[in-house]
Amino acid sequence: MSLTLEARHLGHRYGSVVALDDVSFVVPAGTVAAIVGESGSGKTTALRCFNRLVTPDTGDVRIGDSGVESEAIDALRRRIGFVPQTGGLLPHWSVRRNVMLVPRLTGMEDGNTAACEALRLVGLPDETFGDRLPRDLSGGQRQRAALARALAARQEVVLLDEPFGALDAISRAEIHGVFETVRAARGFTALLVTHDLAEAARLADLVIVMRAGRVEQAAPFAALRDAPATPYVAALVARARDGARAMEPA
Ligand SMILES: Nc1ncnc2c1ncn2[C@@H]1O[C@H](COP(=O)(O)OP(=O)(O)OP(=O)(O)O)[C@@H](O)[C@H]1O
Repeated sequence: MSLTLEARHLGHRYGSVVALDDVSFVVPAGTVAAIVGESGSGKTTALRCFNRLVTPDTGDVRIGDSGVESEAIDALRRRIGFVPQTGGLLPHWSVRRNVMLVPRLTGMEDGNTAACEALRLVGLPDETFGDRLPRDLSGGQRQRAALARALAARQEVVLLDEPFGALDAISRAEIHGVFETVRAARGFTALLVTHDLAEAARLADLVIVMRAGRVEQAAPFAALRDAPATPYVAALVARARDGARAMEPA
C-alpha cells in the first residue's frame, strides 16, 4: 500500500525571507512528483515540511489520512525514507550498518533480510558491498547506498533532496535507471527535489514548478511542455530543450 502526500496552503518565512507563499499540491499514492525551480525558490523548504525538519508557519501537510503534526517526530521520520543531497551516510559505519539503521531502530523482525533486499535492489549486493565504508564507494554507489538506506524498512514514502545533483552525467543516467527499477519493485510515493527539469521529466509523473516560494504549475511534464501556465514555465521548458540539444552529438 502507498500513501497520498498533500501540502495545503503552506506558508513559511525565515526572518524577512518568504520561502513558501501559499504552496499547495497533491502527490497521489504510488506516484513520483518532482519539485523543480531555481535556487532559493523554496523547494527544499517545501520538502522538509513532510518530515518536519521545517514546521510551516501556516498551512498543513498530510501523509495518507493524517496530518504530520499528529505523529511523534521519531516515528514519522522512521517511516519516511529520506535521501539528502549528500546521501547522509554515517562515514565511520559500513554500508550494511548504515542500511540496517532504521530496520534496527524500528525493531523489524526481518530487518536483516529487508536491508539485504534493499541493497540488492540498488545493485550493491551485501556480499560485495556490505562491509565497505562509504568512502570506499564511488559517488554513484554512495547515492545508491543512501537510496537503499531510505528504503530498507520498506518505507511507503520517500523524500529525495537533490540526491543526484553532484553526480556526473553517466552516473546520473545509471542511478535514474536504478531509481526506476526500485520504484517498480516497491511502488512507494516519492517527492523529489531537483533543479534539473530533464531529470524531473524522466523520473516523475507530476512536475511541480516553484518560483519565489509559489507554485507556478503542477502537472505532468507533457502538460508543462504543451500548455505552460506561465511565461516562466515556458522559458524553463525551452531552456531544458536547448540543454538536451547541446548534449546531442553534432
Ligand atoms: N535556515 C534558513 N535561514 C534563513 N533563510 C533560509 C534558510 N533556509 C532557506 N532560507 C532561504 O529561504 C529561501 C528558500 O530556500 P530553499 O532552500 O527552500 O530553496 P531551494 O529552492 O531548495 O534552493 P536550492 O536549490 O539552492 O537548494 C531562500 O531564499 C533561502 O536563502
